[in-house]
Amino acid sequence: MCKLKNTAALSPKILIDSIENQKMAQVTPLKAEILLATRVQEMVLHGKDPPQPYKCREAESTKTDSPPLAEIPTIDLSQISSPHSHAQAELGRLKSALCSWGSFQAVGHGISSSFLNEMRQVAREFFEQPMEEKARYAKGVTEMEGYGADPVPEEGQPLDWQDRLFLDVYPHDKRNPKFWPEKPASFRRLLEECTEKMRVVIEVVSKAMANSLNIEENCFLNAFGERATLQARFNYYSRSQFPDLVLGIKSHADGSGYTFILQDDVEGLQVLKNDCWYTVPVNPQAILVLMGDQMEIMTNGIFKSPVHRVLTNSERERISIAVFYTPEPGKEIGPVDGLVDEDGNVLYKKMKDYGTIHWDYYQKGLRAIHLAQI
Ligand SMILES: O=C(O)CCC(=O)C(=O)O
Ligand SMILES: [Fe+2]
Repeated sequence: MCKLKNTAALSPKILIDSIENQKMAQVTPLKAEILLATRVQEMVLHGKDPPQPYKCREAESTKTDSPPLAEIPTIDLSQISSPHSHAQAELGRLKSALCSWGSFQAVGHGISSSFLNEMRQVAREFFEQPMEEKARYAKGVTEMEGYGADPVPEEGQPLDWQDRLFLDVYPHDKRNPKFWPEKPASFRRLLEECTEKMRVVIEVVSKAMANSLNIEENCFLNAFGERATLQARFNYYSRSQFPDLVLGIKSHADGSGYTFILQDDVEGLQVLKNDCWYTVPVNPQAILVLMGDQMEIMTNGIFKSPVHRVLTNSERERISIAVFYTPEPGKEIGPVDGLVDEDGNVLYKKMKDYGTIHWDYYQKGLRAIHLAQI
């Protein structure tokens, strides 16, 4: 069965990456700031091996049989919103998925497969453009929004084998048009449309989750607030000749309320469950819905925010689009009414701007959820 050498990610207080890995990263000859000025895609194009800070895994510990597939349930959202008797059964499956995997594959979400394909295609076309074109949207090393790599992490933390474009997409006044690509020509229109479509899905999913817990249907929508944010992250994972040594994204749980992930047809995303990494199967019609820490807090720990990571491979690059749905800035969140039992058992505190705290910890390779636990 699955033997996981590094179980640190299970404990919120412990470093996600092993001590050995950090030691490796500390002997780096080049600072991360300098390394991050060159994109992973460029390194691959020029046949460069990953510099030390990208090597965050121990080859020996990763040479196992191919990891098992995650049996994450597929939930038909169109069944849930229909008046038929299937709805109750589907709600039961939804609850069970979120209590065990913290995630489900949403189908029947109302977004056509052709639109999902267009989104994947435009993401691919963006990254396949010459570096000069993408550099028009480049971010500074400490900034979040824009094209490039995540902000420089804490000294000694590994770097991700990926390039990404990160954009604030909702509310509209949060948008920063200077980071919105003009090429491919359809990029802005598609992202605009995608945002509107995702907002519809958010309403359906948020209500379904509340109904599955027998609590007031709008309670999550209200808890997130009218100015809850949507941020889109286009991930491009280049091929790697050293898939056993690098990670596309290091182990983490999302700081969002919850996250939508559109995968392409290349596997790579893994979730951690019972000490074991499971590969999330690809399903071109499905949108993967993954709980973030803030839904774990709001459900008083009933829904789980799963630790996940992305592997790379030597044969094909991989693309994904993650859309993070996060409570309105400055809004206090905590376990919602109806999920605190009669004895008043509250496991999580009320918190504001958890996302910011989460990010500070993420940059150190730590989880922040323990700060919300009583
Ligand atoms: O690429 C993926 O499938 C997951 C990406 C992810 O975990 C993230 O962007 O937070
Ligand atoms: Fe994530």
